[in-house]
Amino acid sequence: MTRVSPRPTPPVSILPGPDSVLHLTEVTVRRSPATLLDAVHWNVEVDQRWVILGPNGAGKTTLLQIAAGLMFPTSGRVHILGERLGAVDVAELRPRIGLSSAALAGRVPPHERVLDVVVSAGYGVVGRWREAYDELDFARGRELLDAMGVAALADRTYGTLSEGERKRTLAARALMADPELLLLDEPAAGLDLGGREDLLARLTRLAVDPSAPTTVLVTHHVEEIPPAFSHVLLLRGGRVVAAGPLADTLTADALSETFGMTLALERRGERYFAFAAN
Ligand SMILES: Nc1ncnc2c1ncn2[C@@H]1O[C@H](COP(=O)(O)OP(=O)(O)OP(=O)(O)O)[C@@H](O)[C@H]1O
Repeated sequence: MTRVSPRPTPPVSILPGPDSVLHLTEVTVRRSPATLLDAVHWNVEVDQRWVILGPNGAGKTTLLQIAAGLMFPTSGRVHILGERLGAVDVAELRPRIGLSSAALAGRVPPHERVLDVVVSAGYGVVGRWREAYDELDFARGRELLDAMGVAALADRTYGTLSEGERKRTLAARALMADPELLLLDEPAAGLDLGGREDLLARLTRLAVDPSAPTTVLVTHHVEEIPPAFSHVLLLRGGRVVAAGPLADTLTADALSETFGMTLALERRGERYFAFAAN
C-alpha cells in the first residue's frame, strides 16, 4: 500500500463560535514524565455526533475527562457549553453533561436498584440516598431504560447485571438529566455481536433525533461507529492524527497512521470495517 499523509486537519479558531459546544485550543495534559494529550485542537458544534477513535493508551479517556469538566489541562484553553474551564463553577456545568464511563461504572454500589442508578443522575449523585424523586422521574427513567433495551431490568440490582447490561444502564443514566452534551466512553465494549448491533441501532436513532444532545463517543473499533454519526477525531499518542467529517477523514491511511500498522478500510453503507492489509 502506498502510504500518504492523512488529510490535514482544518485549523480550529482561537475562540469558540456561537454554535460551539466543545472548544479546545492547544490542550496539553502532562503527568510527569508522560504527556497524555499533546497540543490538542478540537471544535465540536451543536448537532454534531463525534467518534473519538484510537488505540489503547492514545488519550481518548483523558480527552473525554477534559470534555466532561472532570480534568483540567496542564496548559491550553477549554470551553465547554460556552463556558471557559477554570473560569466557571464546574459543579454548575456538570449537570449539563451526560457521561457514561468505566470510572463511573466502578462507583455504582452493587446493591443499587437499576432504576435508581438512572434517576439519581437528576441529582448528579451515584448511589441513591435521601433525594426526592417523583413519579415523572421514575417514568422518565423507565422510558430511557426501554430506549436502551433494558426496561425489564429496572427493578434488578446493578451488581447482578452483565457488563453489557451495565453499559446500557449507564447510557440511560447519562441521558436522564436531559444533557446538552452526551459523552459515551466505549459504550459497546463487552457487548456480544447481537448486543453491539442492537446498541448501534439505538445510538443511531438517538443520533438522528434533532432533540438529542450533541454526542461524543469513544471507541477502539471502526465497526462500532453508529451510522448517522457525523465526525471523527483520530488520536494517537495524545496527538490528533486527523479530525473532521467522518466520510472525508476516516481513510485507510489515516487509520493506519492512528493504529501504527497498515490497515485496509471498507465502507458498506454507513458502516466501516477495518483489518490488517498484507
Ligand atoms: N496519572 C497518570 N500518570 C501517568 N500516565 C497516565 C496517567 N493517567 C493516564 N496515563 C497514561 O496516559 C495514556 C492515555 O491514557 P487514556 O486512559 O487517556 O488512554 P485511552 O486512549 O483511553 O486508552 P484505552 O483505550 O486503553 O482505554 C496511557 O498511556 C496511560 O497509561
